Amino acid sequence: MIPDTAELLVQAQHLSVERGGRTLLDSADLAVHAGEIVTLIGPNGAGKTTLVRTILQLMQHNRGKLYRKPGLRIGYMPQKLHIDPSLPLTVERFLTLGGATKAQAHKALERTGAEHLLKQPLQSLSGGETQRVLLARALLQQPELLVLDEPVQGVDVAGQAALYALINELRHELGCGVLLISHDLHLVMANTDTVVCLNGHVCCQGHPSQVTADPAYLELFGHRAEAQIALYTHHHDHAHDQCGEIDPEHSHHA
Ligand SMILES: Nc1ncnc2c1ncn2[C@@H]1O[C@H](COP(=O)(O)OP(=O)(O)OP(=O)(O)O)[C@@H](O)[C@H]1O
Repeated sequence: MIPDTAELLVQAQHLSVERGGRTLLDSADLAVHAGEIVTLIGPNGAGKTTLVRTILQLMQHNRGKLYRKPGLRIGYMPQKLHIDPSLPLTVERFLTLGGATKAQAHKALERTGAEHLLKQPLQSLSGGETQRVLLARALLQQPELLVLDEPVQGVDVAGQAALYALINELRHELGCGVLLISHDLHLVMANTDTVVCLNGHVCCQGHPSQVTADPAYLELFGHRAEAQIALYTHHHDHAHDQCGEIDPEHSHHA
């Protein structure tokens, strides 16, 4: 549980993004507090990356409000790394490109369990190794907010669980907020405080146990969602409305 006193790091209110006459994001609301993990889920093309890039101010929104804590330090792990394969680049060189010292690079790699990769060419890394190097690069920012776009892509199943466990540890250790995009509902849910289910607009948001019981979530994720419900089955003494808020009209007490 995130205490009510946790500092607000970023907040989107009714954020809309339009490009070429298309609405990519329709009045989205989202907030991330210090120490909180917020996970964005949604089908391909739902606007997840658009929302993240808008929060990072890499994209301009057309309507709505965006609050960022003044001077907020963000560590961003992008979905893809575009590096010229012909460019000889070791992991150490890659991590020091932004001005970090070798000692800082080494320490960050150590924290993500990838110190043995220091002298390796970047291009030779496996999917899981690349993700750990990218996470180390995000840590070099001494982030108050970690933004991770599909952090476990290209990682095998055992590696995915380990990477999510590491992210969870880091948020406790650094006290940072985490905003992550994921398709791995099963793995993410256990370590997430708030799930935001996006499909152009925010369909529902709340604690994983609320969201997995929400009709909008079930509609989007169909049978995959049912497995989640099995995981998060719990007894309600209250009902939720479409947004995952408790609906006093339809609540009852056992
Ligand atoms: N700069 C842009 N100009 C026009 N359309 C864009 C732009 N950026 C994204 N889009 C479109 O907006 C939609 C949402 O894209 P976005 O990358 O945010 O989705 P996503 O939920 O992250 O998808 P995925 O799960 O496939 O990564 C897509 O249809 C995409 O083609």
